[in-house]
Amino acid sequence: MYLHVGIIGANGYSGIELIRHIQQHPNVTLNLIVSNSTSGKLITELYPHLQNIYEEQLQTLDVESIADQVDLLFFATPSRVSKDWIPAFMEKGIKCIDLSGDFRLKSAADYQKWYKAEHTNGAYLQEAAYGLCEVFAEDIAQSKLIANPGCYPTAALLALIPMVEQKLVSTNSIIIDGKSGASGAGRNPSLATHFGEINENVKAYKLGQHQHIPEIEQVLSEVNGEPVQVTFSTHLIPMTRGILCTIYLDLLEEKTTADILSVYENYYEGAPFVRVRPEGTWPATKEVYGSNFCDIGVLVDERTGKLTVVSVIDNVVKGASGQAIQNMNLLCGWDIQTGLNQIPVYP
Ligand SMILES: NC(=O)C1=CN([C@@H]2O[C@H](COP(=O)(O)OP(=O)(O)OC[C@H]3O[C@@H](n4cnc5c(N)ncnc54)[C@H](OP(=O)(O)O)[C@@H]3O)[C@@H](O)[C@H]2O)C=CC1
Ligand SMILES: CC(=O)N[C@@H](CCC(=O)OP(=O)(O)O)C(=O)O
Repeated sequence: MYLHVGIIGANGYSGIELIRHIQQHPNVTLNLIVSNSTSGKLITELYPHLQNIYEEQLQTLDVESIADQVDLLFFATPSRVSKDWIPAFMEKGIKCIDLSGDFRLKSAADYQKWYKAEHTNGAYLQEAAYGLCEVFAEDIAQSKLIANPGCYPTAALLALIPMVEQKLVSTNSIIIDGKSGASGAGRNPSLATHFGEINENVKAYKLGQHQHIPEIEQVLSEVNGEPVQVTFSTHLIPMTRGILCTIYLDLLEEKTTADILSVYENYYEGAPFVRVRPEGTWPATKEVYGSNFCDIGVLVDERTGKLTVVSVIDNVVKGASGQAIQNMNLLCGWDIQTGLNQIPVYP
């Protein structure tokens, strides 16, 4: 199979990362790039690093003209945009992978509560497969609409699911401490990500209100079979890319670090993008920079009985565009590593 694809929101951070990945994918041609405010411009006017590599003009978002040119669309638009466009493309037989939060939650009421907007296409919420590739591969392979997970949920869920699915930890005391670099907030300038605000600073934000709380709880409840709630705190730190989640859990039975590591190793056997660290070592964001890896380290503190799990991803790769490519690979029956073999950039 060979695909012709397009990117809506191509001039944002995850859009530009999609271009980088699609250019390295042997089975895909990027036929079309779309922007809201910069249509008509060449992508190289906005991103000179693409000179001689990909120099196309940004188009406007028009269903009729786009549908004829592509088999699959990536939506790399802010939340509250794709919900109004994806149904029209799907009716024309175009498969869609949405990087935003618009199709991740199953309940329109939850969407309204956490995203502060009405979901006028609620029926599609049921149709969408949740694109956490290592866990829901079968659903993804059969779906025409994939809701790519949020960046924090990718890091948190890959770290939590082996424990929560196998009921090894208490599900009413889960604490996730997440830290993100500024690219997680997108390319649009804002006071929160202004150099003077972010440099030499670390700050908590959206405590108790983050839109990823219901997404994490929905998936954990599904794999556990009982409702699960989490305490989830987000922090902005002075770096460009990367997310690190430190997760605190109460074990239901006495276990050693070696016991827990073997659970993770078994769960992720055959999952090339999840690397479980040897005992006594914990991952750092730089070790996955520019790559589709999620690295996980664990510690059972025999003194307190607490389990700490640390996970890291590159937010724009495994947390967004890389995982979107992995989802496309699953959807098309290709090897999931196709186009995703980048070694992390170090230092
Ligand atoms: N950055 C990250 O690490 C991650 C991002 N995501 C999600 O991916 C999506 C994109 O994020 P990111 O790349 O960071 O965002 P950016 O702000 O960098 O880019 C957003 C893009 O969407 C376009 N756009 C905005 N409004 C519209 C509209 N009404 N119609 C069509 N296009 C529109 C913008 O075009 P223009 O500039 O021309 O207006 C721009 O190309 C978001 O939903 C985000 O939450 C998910 C995981 C991680
Ligand atoms: C640093 C920073 O601001 N990060 C963003 C991540 C948003 C994102 O990418 O996720 P959605 O697709 O679910 O909106 C935030 O915390 O809201």
